[in-house]
Amino acid sequence: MEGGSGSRRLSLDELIVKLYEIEGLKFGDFKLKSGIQSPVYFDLRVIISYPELMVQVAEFLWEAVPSLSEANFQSICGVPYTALPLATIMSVKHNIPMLIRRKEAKDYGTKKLIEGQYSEGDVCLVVEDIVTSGTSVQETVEALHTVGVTVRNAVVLIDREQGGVKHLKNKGIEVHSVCTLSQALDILRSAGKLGDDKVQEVKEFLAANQVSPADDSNTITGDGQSPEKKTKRALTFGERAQLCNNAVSRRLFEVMEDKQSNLILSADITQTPQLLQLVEKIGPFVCAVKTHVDILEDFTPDFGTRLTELAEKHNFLIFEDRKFADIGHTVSLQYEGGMYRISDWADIVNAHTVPGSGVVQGLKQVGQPKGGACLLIAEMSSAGNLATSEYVRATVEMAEEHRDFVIGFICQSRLTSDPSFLHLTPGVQLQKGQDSLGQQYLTPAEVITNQGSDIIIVGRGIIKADDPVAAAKQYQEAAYSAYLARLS
Ligand SMILES: O=c1ccn([C@@H]2O[C@H](COP(=O)(O)O)[C@@H](O)[C@H]2O)c(=O)[nH]1
Repeated sequence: MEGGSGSRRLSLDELIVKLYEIEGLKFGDFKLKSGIQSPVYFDLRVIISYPELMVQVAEFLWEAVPSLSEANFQSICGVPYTALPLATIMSVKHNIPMLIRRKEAKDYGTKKLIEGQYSEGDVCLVVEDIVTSGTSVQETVEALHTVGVTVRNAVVLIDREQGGVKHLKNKGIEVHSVCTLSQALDILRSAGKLGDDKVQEVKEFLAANQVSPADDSNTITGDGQSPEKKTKRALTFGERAQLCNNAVSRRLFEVMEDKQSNLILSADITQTPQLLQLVEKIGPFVCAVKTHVDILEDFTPDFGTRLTELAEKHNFLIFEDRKFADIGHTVSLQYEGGMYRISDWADIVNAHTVPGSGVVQGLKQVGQPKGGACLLIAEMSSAGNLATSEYVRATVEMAEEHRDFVIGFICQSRLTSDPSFLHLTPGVQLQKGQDSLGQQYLTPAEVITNQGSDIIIVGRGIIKADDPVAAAKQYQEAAYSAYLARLS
């Protein structure tokens, strides 16, 4: 059988040796992006310089799907970028249409995340070079889902055996691999390319470095049991406080634990006396109070001082929901100065990420020296909002880059397994529903237990209740018991 351009079809052993020889598989001492020191490193991007080999790899991938008729797919999509040419070869050779996932949605024209033709309900085969945690495959699957295309199967050249295949299986995706890393090690040892010591070292590394899937890595393993029987449980707010380097997030987690409250009151009231009276009554039941200072009709410069006194009395934080969304220089002026002097009294502010990271840098310049912190608005609760999965992902990356100042997200569900990031969700009432202007409501249990958020933000559900104090207690109890349910 020909492997392409007239070359002989390689056996699997020959293929692995060839990948080793072109330095697609490297052994040594490598520092990974995560900071972990690894004895093995893959760089399969190099295969684009070996077209005949690339054709051979594509054929191995094609044959890794055991029953193509059962897999029943209408299209093929490679995880960008290394697997793109592999998917292209498979598509051309077997006449299956291809889809391309854009890493960033275009900022002009159709803004499509997925290029190519598809119909809702189509099934697509995802192609990847290596699976470690499964996150890259999952990101492509999610992008395809946003346009109604389903994925049931993925083919990968090498399974690093670090948990990704299991993680994807839990998400309903069957991963077919051409070769596991252990098999590749054995092949290279038999071919005299690796010694027993190196093979042993890599195998030990793999066993000790299992990657937890994003959804449940926010957990710790119980002590005193055999590894197989060890139980995993979610971290408590108190435990997460210990993991925070930022003083504001640490304090918020501590307040949540101490007061048994993961409720934020959205004090959307236009008169200062009424606002302060409400906060005086509801302060004992919340971990923070959120303001929109620019809706106050009678604002005076002592507003911040008076609210801060209540915050100290009732042990809550102040979050000004200013939603900064301008260039760095402008937001620094808006945060520090003007009439409201927000940075003098708010512990937390928030920002849209659409301007790029300059917005965070501008806010950080002002807020960090004063002990302030920032949340990034990743998703909104309003119907028809334009936050695509790419936008959300880029927002999470921005938070990670500025984790000394960014402490979490305004979002509708958990976005990262990093336990030090807080997830705050507005659009919460005791009944699911919608207001007349597109605000959408989920229940505390849906938001905290099912979607994995940490804190509910409630405005009218409390303010407009006949008895706001009783309502606040009800929301506090509902949100905290939803959190406890997540722990068990
Ligand atoms: O996506 C978002 C972001 C912010 N909000 C704010 O939360 C409160 C919600 O008030 P309700 O009365 O509970 O609807 C409000 O201040 C919004 O500006 C949001 O709703 N959605």
